[in-house]
Amino acid sequence: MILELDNVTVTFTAGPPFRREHVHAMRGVSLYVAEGETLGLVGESGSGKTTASRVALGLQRPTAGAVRFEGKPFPKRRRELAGHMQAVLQHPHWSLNPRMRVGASVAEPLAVLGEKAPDRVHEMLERVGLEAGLATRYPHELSGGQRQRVSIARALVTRPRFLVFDEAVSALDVSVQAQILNLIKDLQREFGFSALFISHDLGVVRYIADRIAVMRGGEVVETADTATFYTAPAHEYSKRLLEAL
Ligand SMILES: Nc1ncnc2c1ncn2[C@@H]1O[C@H](COP(=O)(O)OP(=O)(O)OP(=O)(O)O)[C@@H](O)[C@H]1O
Repeated sequence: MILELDNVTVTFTAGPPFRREHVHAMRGVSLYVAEGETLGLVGESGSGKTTASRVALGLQRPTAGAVRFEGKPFPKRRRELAGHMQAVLQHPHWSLNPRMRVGASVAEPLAVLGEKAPDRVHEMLERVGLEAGLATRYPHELSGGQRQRVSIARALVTRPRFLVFDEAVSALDVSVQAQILNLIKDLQREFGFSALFISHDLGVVRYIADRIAVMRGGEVVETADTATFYTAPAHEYSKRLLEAL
């Protein structure tokens, strides 16, 4: 097992003093991502998907419950996870520094590990379908699809075992979405990483995920193989989501 969330609850406290409100972004969520598979996480806005991804990446500590990566509890210092897990987010400008040349952005995760490998950067750019010469460009000089390819190159440069894609194709045109999804599939076959793929778009998730987990109001209401989920969803809420598709 690559990643396991065991009965995870995340509670946020918001509002002014004396009128504090507790928001349960996640309530008793248990999920796993197995070796080499992609788990699709779907649900409406506010259902807790992003909180789940932050917990999976070690960026958000659970209020209760446990998280294990490769069978072991998360290390006390998140730094120790560097290079082993990476994220690709909805907007490339969240993962790419606009003032940094593309090559430097791709090299950064290696630098964090104390490695310098200009060849790896060029090789990675080519692996995601870009010319190595783009390394000297800035993100604003690229198209949306190219920028997302750069984000993927950056995420893969340290050869992580686990990746989170959080609405990674949601901001792209449909034709570009298909190209990026195919790229992710090809790279997964080549590099063998496991993935948590978060999206509100059930069509996209159907194409990429091996299994699906449905979140609603901070809870997972159904987990199923992709084929089963799309042909015979078990939960009423899943049926409604699919009818809307
Ligand atoms: N830092 C925070 N402080 C307070 N409440 C939060 C915080 N982060 C998330 N929440 C609340 O937790 C709930 C789940 O949010 P989350 O962002 O995980 O949902 P989501 O499914 O990813 O939604 P979206 O697709 O809109 O991002 C929401 O009610 C949100 O308002």
